[in-house]
Amino acid sequence: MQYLEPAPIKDRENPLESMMSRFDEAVQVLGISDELYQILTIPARQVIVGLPVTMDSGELKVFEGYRVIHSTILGPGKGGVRFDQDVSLNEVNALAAWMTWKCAVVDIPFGGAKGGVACNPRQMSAGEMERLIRTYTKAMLENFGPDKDIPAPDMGTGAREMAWLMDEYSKAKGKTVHGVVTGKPLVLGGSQGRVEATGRGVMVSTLASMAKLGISPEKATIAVQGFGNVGSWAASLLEDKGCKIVAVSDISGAYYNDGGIDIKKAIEYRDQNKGTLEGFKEAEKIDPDELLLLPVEVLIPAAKEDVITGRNAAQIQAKLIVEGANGPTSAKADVILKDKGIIAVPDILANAGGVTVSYFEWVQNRMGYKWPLDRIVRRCEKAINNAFDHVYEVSLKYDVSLRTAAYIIAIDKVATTYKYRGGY
Ligand SMILES: NC(=O)C1=CN([C@@H]2O[C@H](COP(=O)(O)OP(=O)(O)OC[C@H]3O[C@@H](n4cnc5c(N)ncnc54)[C@H](OP(=O)(O)O)[C@@H]3O)[C@@H](O)[C@H]2O)C=CC1
Ligand SMILES: O=C(O)CCC(=O)C(=O)O
Repeated sequence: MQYLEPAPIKDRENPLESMMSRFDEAVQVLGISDELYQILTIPARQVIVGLPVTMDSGELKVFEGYRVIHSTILGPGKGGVRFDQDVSLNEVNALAAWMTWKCAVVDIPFGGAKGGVACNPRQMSAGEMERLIRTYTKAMLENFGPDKDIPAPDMGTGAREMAWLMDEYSKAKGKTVHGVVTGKPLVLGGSQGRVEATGRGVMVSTLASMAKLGISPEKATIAVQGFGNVGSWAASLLEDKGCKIVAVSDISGAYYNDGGIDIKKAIEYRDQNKGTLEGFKEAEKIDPDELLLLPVEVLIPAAKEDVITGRNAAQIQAKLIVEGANGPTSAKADVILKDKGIIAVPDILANAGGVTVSYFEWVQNRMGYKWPLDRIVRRCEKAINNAFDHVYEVSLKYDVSLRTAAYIIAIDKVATTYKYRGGY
């Protein structure tokens, strides 16, 4: 088998264009007013800030940070904060719009937002990360707020960063404000089940779509790209359901074992090895691009955007792609996958478990009350299953892909809300 060279970052298909072409496709089926089209095409707010941080070396470095609120028609802005070297305004714009569609698909009362800082967390100490997220929070004080815009973790950030963000915001407001951020540690008002929630949603969507294709979990082989929060939890929960995870990857490379990788062991190894799978001996190291092309039942991209593109889509052998990451499949790739009969469960459905439990966290913060884990798990799984069934029905009704169906549902919800709110 011949494998392609990885696409250089500059050649990536543009995530914003990919998002817009899906939006346009759904709008053609649904039809919306020109005024709403314009409102949804231009983000409601785009904030760009310079973030001066003293590094451990004593040198001052200025990072560029962003927060984009795509829409608040459905409610306050909601979405994660990404720390990654490839972060750009273009990327954050696409990610913020995806949040609008995602919240609408799972029917939670939030609009879409996303933030990011162009930095490399792998090369930063805990102290540098803390200074950076605190500086970012200070720069965003007027944007954030439990009724305005509620951040959460994304690539390169987690509960630790959300704790610093909440603390910095609370100090500035002179009181503890739990509801300004979700994905916090439990002791700071975080929710049971949030850490694994996105992976849980991926697991539920994978099982639901496998059932439609007549694939039983015990017969399924799965490859997972990305072994961070989303990828490792999705793999672990699917392993618990009897699936065989044959390949996983992180930035250090891809690891393959056709007899199945013991995911709990891989997680333990990563956690004891400074967060990386480098040197993991229970599987053979393969070319990272090869992971995407393996002959598996299910492929779960759970790292970043545009990894399945016009360059490699024709060689994908999986029957099903379940998008743990946001925007892993480009619009060009969609066309090729459709011709090959490969089903893609779109990001705005498959990875919506995270924002669903973030919503539960925000509700608990407002109530000043804590829900037990079993209640969160039951409600999260129900929300994703209901959303999956709805998307599936709409895809049959209009004879469109699951992705277009999900956009149709989302845009329809925003359009109906807009019709009642009016006033623009
Ligand atoms: N966290 C959440 O709740 C949600 C996240 N998402 C989306 O899921 C995706 C992953 O997020 P999350 O798991 O939180 O992020 P993490 O930072 O926890 O993990 C990212 C993982 O991807 C790996 N990775 C990065 N680049 C590559 C690459 N080029 N090839 C292979 N692996 C790579 C990282 O490797 P390494 O650790 O070695 O750097 C890491 O294992 C993102 O698209 C995010 O937007 C969507 C919904 C919610
Ligand atoms: O939990 C949240 O609020 C948002 C998570 C997120 O950024 C995403 O779903 O892409």
